Amino acid sequence: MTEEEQIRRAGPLTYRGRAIPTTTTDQRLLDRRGPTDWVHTDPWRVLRIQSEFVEGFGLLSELPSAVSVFGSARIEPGTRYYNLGVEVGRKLAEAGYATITGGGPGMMEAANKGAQERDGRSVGLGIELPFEQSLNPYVDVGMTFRYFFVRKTMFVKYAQAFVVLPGGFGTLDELFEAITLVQTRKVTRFPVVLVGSDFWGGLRDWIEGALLENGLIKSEDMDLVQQVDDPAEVVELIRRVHKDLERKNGQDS
Ligand SMILES: C/C(=C\CNc1ncnc2c1ncn2[C@@H]1O[C@H](COP(=O)(O)O)[C@@H](O)[C@H]1O)CO
Repeated sequence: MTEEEQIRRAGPLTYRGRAIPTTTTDQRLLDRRGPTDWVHTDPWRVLRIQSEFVEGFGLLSELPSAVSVFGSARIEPGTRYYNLGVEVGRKLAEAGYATITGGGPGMMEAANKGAQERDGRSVGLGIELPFEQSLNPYVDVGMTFRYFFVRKTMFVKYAQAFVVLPGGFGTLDELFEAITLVQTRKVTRFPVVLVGSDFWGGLRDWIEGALLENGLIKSEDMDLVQQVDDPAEVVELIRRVHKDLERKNGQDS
């Protein structure tokens, strides 16, 4: 066979004669390191972001009905609020819901603990932080994310409701993002339940006094968030809101 008659196929590619590369694709992949700056560029980050979505969807897509539970990373075990978080996790598990938390310490740990104690699915979606931190020991199914926004997508996509326990800036961020998504109709309405009126009452009053009174929100926006004290009420409320929404959607269609 002459050189011109020779053919090499490489995956979907065909080379003939002098165009045939002198090395194989595998050789070029495995032999060379080359410059490394591209790992710090946005196109490469896009692939990493994509892989987080793929892993997250893969991990969570077959999860049963779930509730995302948010709350402080700083509450210590044995405190009143920690015990409240444990009880919420228990009640969700008893009602058949998986509990999804941020996988960290404090209220996240409490809710995962309660879920695990009642044989519920206990899920932790951790976040890479500047300091070393592993998922809390009560997480049965977990993933640690590099990107906050990818992780937030998972909290919303795989939960039928948000439960918000006492917390700081992180918790407020998660609460207000949820309300904004519903208010702007970027997601189908879902229940958002604040637990602990001693903690949340002041914020509700402020929202009413400052936001509603100044016309910065509409009166119906006040209904986007519900408030309870007893963990047993959390599940009842989630079911009631879902029923109301189903009825309303039925009327609209
Ligand atoms: C500060 C400490 C740990 C931080 N670790 C966290 N791990 C996972 N998720 C976290 C962490 N910190 C914040 N979050 C997310 O925000 C919410 C809690 O924030 P807050 O400011 O404490 O209210 C929580 O729902 C997480 O999703 C101490 O060791």
